[in-house]
Order: sequence, then C-alpha cells, then structure tokens
Amino acid sequence: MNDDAVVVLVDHAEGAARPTSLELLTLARRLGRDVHAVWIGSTPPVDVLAAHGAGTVHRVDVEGADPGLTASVVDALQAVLGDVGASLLLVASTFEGREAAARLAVRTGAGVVTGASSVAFEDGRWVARKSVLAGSWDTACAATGPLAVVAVAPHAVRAEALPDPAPARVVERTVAASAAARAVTVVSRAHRPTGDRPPLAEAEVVVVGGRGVDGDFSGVEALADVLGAAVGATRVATDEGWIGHEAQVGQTGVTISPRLYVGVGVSGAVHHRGGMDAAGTVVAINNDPDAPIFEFADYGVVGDLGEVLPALTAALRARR
Ligand SMILES: Cc1cc2nc3c(=O)[nH]c(=O)nc-3n(C[C@H](O)[C@H](O)[C@H](O)COP(=O)(O)OP(=O)(O)OC[C@H]3O[C@@H](n4cnc5c(N)ncnc54)[C@H](O)[C@@H]3O)c2cc1C
Repeated sequence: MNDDAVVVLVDHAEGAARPTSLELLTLARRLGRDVHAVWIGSTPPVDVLAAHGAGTVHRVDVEGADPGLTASVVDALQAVLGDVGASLLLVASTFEGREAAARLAVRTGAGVVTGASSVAFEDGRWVARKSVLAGSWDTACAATGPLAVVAVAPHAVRAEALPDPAPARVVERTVAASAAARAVTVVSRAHRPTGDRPPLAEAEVVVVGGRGVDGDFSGVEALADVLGAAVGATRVATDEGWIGHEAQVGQTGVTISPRLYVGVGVSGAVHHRGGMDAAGTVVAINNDPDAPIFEFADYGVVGDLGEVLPALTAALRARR
C-alpha cells in the first residue's frame, strides 16, 4: 500500500463541491501526501478542488447503474483505490459517507473509523482520533489492515484555499457497475426543499429545540435564521410531532458537529448528547439551573425561553 497518497471522496450538489469535502481536501493536503480527489459525475470544479489541495482529480462515470447509489460510489472508490494504492481514504462523516465507508470495508476488509476529529500518520500507520461515550473519552484508533477509511466529522477542520495552488491533473475513468449497484433502479428522485437553511448534519451553527419549546418552534427558527443556522430537535420534540423526525439530533438521530450549538429548552440527556458532543461551542438556554446541559455548556442562560429567545434574536439582528 502507498502511504504517500490519500484518496478523498468529494460530495457535490448542483456542480459544486460540498463544504465538508473542501474540509477533507484541506485536511488531506496538510497530511503532506499526494491528494487524489474522486468526483463521480460530470464537470468537476477542478480549480476549486486544486485550490483546496487536490493534485489529481479522478472524474468517474459508473456505467450501468445510477451514480447516486452508495453501491456505485463504492464501485468508483474501489477502482481509484485499486489504481492509486492509497492506504488512506477520507470521506465525510455524514449518513452517505458512513454508508459508503461501511460498504467499502465489507468489500475490501478495510478498517473504518467514523466521526473522527483528526487523523495523523504515527509509527507507520494512520491513526484517527474521536471522542466517544457522550464526550467522556478521547480515543485513538488505527486500522489493522492495509487500508484505513476515516469518516471525518463535519467542521473538524476549517476549509482553506491555497493562495497560489498548482493545477490539478484530471484522470477520466469509466467504471463498470457492480451487481449490487445494477440490482437497483432509481424510479424517481424529489428534492425536499429545506428553505434557505443549511443541511443539519453539515451546518456550522445549529439551534436545537427541546421539550421546553412546548410545541412552538417559531422562536427557535427565528434565532436560527438570524444566525444562518440549521434547526434541530430532541427526540421528545420529534416524537410529539412538533417537527419532522429528520431534525432529531442524538444517538438515534443525526450526529452533528457544528462550530456553535444552541440548545433551547433542552435538558442535555445522554442520548441527545451522544449526537452533539463534537460541537465546538455549546450555549444552553434553560429555566432550570440544575439542568444537566449546564454541566457541559460553554455558555448558559438561566431563564424562560419565551423571554430569552426574542431578546437574543433581536439583539443579534440589531448587530447585523
Ligand atoms: C434508546 C434511546 C434513544 C434515544 N435517542 C435520542 C436521540 O437520538 N435524541 C434525543 O434528543 N433524545 C433521545 N432519547 C431521549 C432522551 O433520553 C431524552 O429523553 C430527550 O433527549 C429529552 O429531550 P428534552 O431535552 O427535549 O426534554 P427534557 O429532558 O424534558 O428537558 C426539557 C428541558 O426544557 C427545560 N424547559 C422547560 N420549559 C422551559 C422554558 N419555558 N424555558 C427554558 N427552558 C425550559 C426544562 O428545564 C428541561 O431541562 C433517547 C432515549 C432512549 C431511551
């Protein structure tokens, strides 16, 4: 295996690389290795990928199956990894990224670490670090096999473009779809509009509403909009039907790692914390000074959210 090459899966939408993928390229570049970006589909923004660290862009068509299927993504990754021989693959730790990582590992015997906050080459192997058990332990994990697949938490690094990047080499590839990919036909696809808010799993700022909002998410949404944030919820709020289940953050919901998390009427139960313990700065608004969330919040406001939320939102709006 080639320890001098790193392969990065680039997620994209409407012709643009997703911000999480630019973070991965930045991380890969800082490892000081040859960075191979994998772009499945047409017209990659080669200059943008090169500016963030890609030395080679592999533009891949998957023949005989829908390219959006995870099995197709794995077909493409397997082909590129086979040619490059890299010992490290980086994907984003999103639902899609983790599924691709797991399928690839089943096929190749690779070791997988998800939700990683960093990765480094130590003593001849790739070591990924992550916090576990609701943030109470930091762990370092290394793959025992020749290929390490690391799913990196969104916002673990800040995407940074090089001021004077070298141009990237483009390699065109056509990969035959595997039986797993060909077994599925995509009948239709419908985009579910999320308004102007960023996707929850990738958002830099997330405002979460809990039981304390008592069915009314309007204050949470107003604060989210002034912060350019995504809206999340606890399981209590989604079970009550106050907001869709896709907004649930936690052990049985979406895992988030925003730079800023604001919990509004959220107690900070361990099952919720398990999905947000990689958040950078945690702010809690709760009327119970003994709520568990204050044990791990960086900033807390003890008060009724009906008073605190409008005041905070107005103050932030006034500063814009
Ligand atoms: C197997 C399993 C999996 C689970 N998975 C998840 C998961 O993925 N995600 C998840 O979130 N939960 C999950 N749960 C549930 C979890 O254990 C908690 O019950 C849940 O997170 C609590 O939600 P909450 O904070 O909204 O409610 P509560 O714990 O009831 O807290 C509400 C908070 O709001 C405050 N409050 C009330 N009124 C106001 C007000 N007017 N102003 C300010 N503050 C106020 C209260 O002081 C309280 O601290 C899971 C549970 C199990 C058993």
